[in-house]
Amino acid sequence: MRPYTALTIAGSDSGGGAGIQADLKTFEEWKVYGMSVLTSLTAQNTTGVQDVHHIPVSFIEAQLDSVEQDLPIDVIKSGMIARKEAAEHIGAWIAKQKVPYVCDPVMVSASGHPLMEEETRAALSEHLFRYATVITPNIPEAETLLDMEIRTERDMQEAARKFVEELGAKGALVKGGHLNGEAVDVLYDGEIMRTYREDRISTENTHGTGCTYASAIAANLAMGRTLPVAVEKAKDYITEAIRHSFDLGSGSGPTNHWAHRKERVK
Ligand SMILES: Nc1ncnc2c1ncn2[C@@H]1O[C@H](COP(=O)(O)OP(=O)(O)O)[C@@H](O)[C@H]1O
Ligand SMILES: Cc1ncc(COP(=O)(O)OP(=O)(O)O)c(N)n1
Repeated sequence: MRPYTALTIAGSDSGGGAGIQADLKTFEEWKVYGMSVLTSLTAQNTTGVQDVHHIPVSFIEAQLDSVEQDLPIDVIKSGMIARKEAAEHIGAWIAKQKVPYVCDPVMVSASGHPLMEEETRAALSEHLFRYATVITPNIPEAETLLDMEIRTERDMQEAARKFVEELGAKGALVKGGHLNGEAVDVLYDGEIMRTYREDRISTENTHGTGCTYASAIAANLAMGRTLPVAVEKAKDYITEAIRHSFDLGSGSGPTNHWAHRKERVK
């Protein structure tokens, strides 16, 4: 029997909390076989990003080809794609795959380091969003991409609708982690507006939440779940991962991928 599989196309976080490392840890927890194509390497830890090295586009393509030629892909998830040329080539490759695609438009690390070049932003809609089953912007990303201010749940709904109706994504999950009050996310799938709501957890240790959440959605889509159900399961997973996050390093510590296990590691 073959396992469900997921491919992440993203950057590496040497500190292990975000990027490819968070994605593969998440796939593993959902018992989905993970594969990875690296777009950039970051020298990063819980305090911030110290350096970045971009992988040449020809080598990103070589990795995509290696996976495609030999392995089955049930779902694709993308994270950090810094350069416009990389976005163009990755988008053209994703267009051929005909599997669900979760696009996390990573722009800036929580520590404030840019993870995407400015000219890439405009290319996202044309080269990536149009193939996405769902895109997962946080509030600052949604504000930048749509050039609008988002302060309320109603603003989040308007943003989600614009991503689908104006920027061509099939679905949009606008994440409310950066607002105050409850941790509310809004999903629009082109038909129904849904809200996912949890109590806000008081912690500084939220490094990698966006990557982990998007990967959990991807893992659930790989298993054949519908988008609303995949988001519901992933929301539960990320909430527990934040509730039991690790106080590691001197900055914002990482989420805890084992938190949902019954035999929780003490
Ligand atoms: N302190 C918190 N307590 C509970 N949930 C949170 C908290 N911070 C973020 N979340 C949730 O984590 C997920 C990631 O959200 P967000 O922080 O907005 O994205 P990103 O990590 O991409 O900046 C969302 O479901 C959000 O509601
Ligand atoms: C290599 C790499 N990719 C993505 C991120 C951003 O991670 P995210 O989970 O969206 O948020 P923060 O951890 O930055 O809060 C990253 N830092 N590095």
